[in-house]
Amino acid sequence: PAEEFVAGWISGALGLVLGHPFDTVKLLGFFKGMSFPIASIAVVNSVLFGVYSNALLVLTATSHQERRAQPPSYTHVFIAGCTGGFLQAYCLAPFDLIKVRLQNQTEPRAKPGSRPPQYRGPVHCAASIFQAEGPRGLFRGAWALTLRDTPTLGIYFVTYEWLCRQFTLDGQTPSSGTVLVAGGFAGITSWVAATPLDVIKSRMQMAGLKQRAYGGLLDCMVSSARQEGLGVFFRGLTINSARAFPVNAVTFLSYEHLLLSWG
Ligand SMILES: C[N+](C)(C)CCCC[C@H](N)C(=O)O
Repeated sequence: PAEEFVAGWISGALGLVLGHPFDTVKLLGFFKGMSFPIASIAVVNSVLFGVYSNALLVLTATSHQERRAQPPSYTHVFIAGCTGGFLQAYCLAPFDLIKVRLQNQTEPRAKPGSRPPQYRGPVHCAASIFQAEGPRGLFRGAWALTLRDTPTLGIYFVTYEWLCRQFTLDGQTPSSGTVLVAGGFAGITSWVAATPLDVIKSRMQMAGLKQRAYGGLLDCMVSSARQEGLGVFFRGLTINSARAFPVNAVTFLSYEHLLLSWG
């Protein structure tokens, strides 16, 4: 069951190409070059889908191909999704940190005479963080990221499965249209649930650079809410949802098609 890892790899990269413009708008900066995010999301998506599918194999003793005839319970789907989410969060953490640091340093318009950017690119950013803080520095905010992704990726796969089953006759393979819509809404649902912790995660990743340092996740939540009100937890919700639909529609469509074509 290695093909799920490969299919996850390719489908994650395809989804990302669509999401890139949204990601750039999100923080009002230019995130130049797509090779870094593509390479990283491919690895991370491969871990997510590979672990998810293999966790289901362990839980239900059915392979991907057998699951249309013998659909797993939603509890098993949720547990497998959380397991995939938990493990992918650790792979994602350093890449996500670098992405957030690079996006935040980019001014919408460079003013003449302004200081040159601190990080020259993803590799330089990773090296600088490593030099200044050691390997643990690359995992800044990883705990918040894990809390964000573990339950919300359980929700992601449950939503996907549930929607597929609503529009598909028992035992049949869902149509491409169904997969697109189910994938798109799975992305939206999980991003809506993930947005509050996404805000906190990004702040913790920026801490130690230009924003204040926080005493921990709870401190970051409480002080953000005190200073900016509860609305702070919904910052980016619209753009996250707009991005989530195309990205995850394409991710699921290519994932299902790749596995189908490999038999
Ligand atoms: C769990 N969380 C909502 C954060 C992400 C879920 C979808 C993952 C996908 N690679 C994407 O970027 O949309």
